[in-house]
Amino acid sequence: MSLLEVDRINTLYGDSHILFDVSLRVEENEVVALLGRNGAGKTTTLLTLMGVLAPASGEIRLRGKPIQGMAPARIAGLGVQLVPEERAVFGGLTVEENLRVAALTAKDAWSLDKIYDVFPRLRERRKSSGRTLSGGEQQMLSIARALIRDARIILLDEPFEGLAPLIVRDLVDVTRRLVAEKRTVVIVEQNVAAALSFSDRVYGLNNGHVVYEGTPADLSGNTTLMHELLGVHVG
Ligand SMILES: Nc1ncnc2c1ncn2[C@@H]1O[C@H](COP(=O)(O)OP(=O)(O)OP(=O)(O)O)[C@@H](O)[C@H]1O
Repeated sequence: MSLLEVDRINTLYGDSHILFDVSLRVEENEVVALLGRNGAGKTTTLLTLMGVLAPASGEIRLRGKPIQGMAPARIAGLGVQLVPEERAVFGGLTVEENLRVAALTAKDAWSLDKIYDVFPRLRERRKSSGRTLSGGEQQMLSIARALIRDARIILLDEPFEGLAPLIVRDLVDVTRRLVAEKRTVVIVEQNVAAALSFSDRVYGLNNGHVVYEGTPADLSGNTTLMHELLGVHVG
């Protein structure tokens, strides 16, 4: 049994059929990347995992128990947290206040000290308001808000978007620290090279279908697939 099993889910927006029999599995402490061109259905997959969208059919199992159709708060209570593309940070609150608010309703919240040990940069910035943070720091805070709730599975939607290469490197380090803290990560990312650099396994989505499952090494070596699936030119 895998930690998370997605079994032939179909998700629709009204009449628009977006995900077609999508199946995935995620093992404990793995980093799994979902890659694909714009509109492939990556965000829709994360929203379905989080319960924001209910699949019309198919099953999602967490530790073997079905969770599809549950409300997002209930799924969050089972240890799944979504870090959305738009970064979940309150601009008017300080870093510390942002973290405290996130911890409020958690069953087993981490202490601030423990979070700051994982994110030293946030300790330095703890008195700064969310809106004064750089994009990379906001992303860190957004991830830290998931971790302080003791999330076991963290769903990252395009965490590197709009960030400079050096900042992306810092965030790759942050993701590695999540793995060191025994977390499981599902990441959607357009920055294929960065995503492949720390993923254990990769799924490729195209027009709502899973068209690839494999390792980063296999995918990197497959220039045709990289181009067709991701629009990435290699070599
Ligand atoms: N609220 C919505 N209502 C109707 N259709 C939607 C809605 N949100 C997304 N879609 C459509 O669903 C499809 C998949 O979108 P999704 O956001 O999951 O793609 P993605 O792979 O995450 O791409 P991107 O990188 O552009 O976010 C697209 O065709 C998109 O237009």
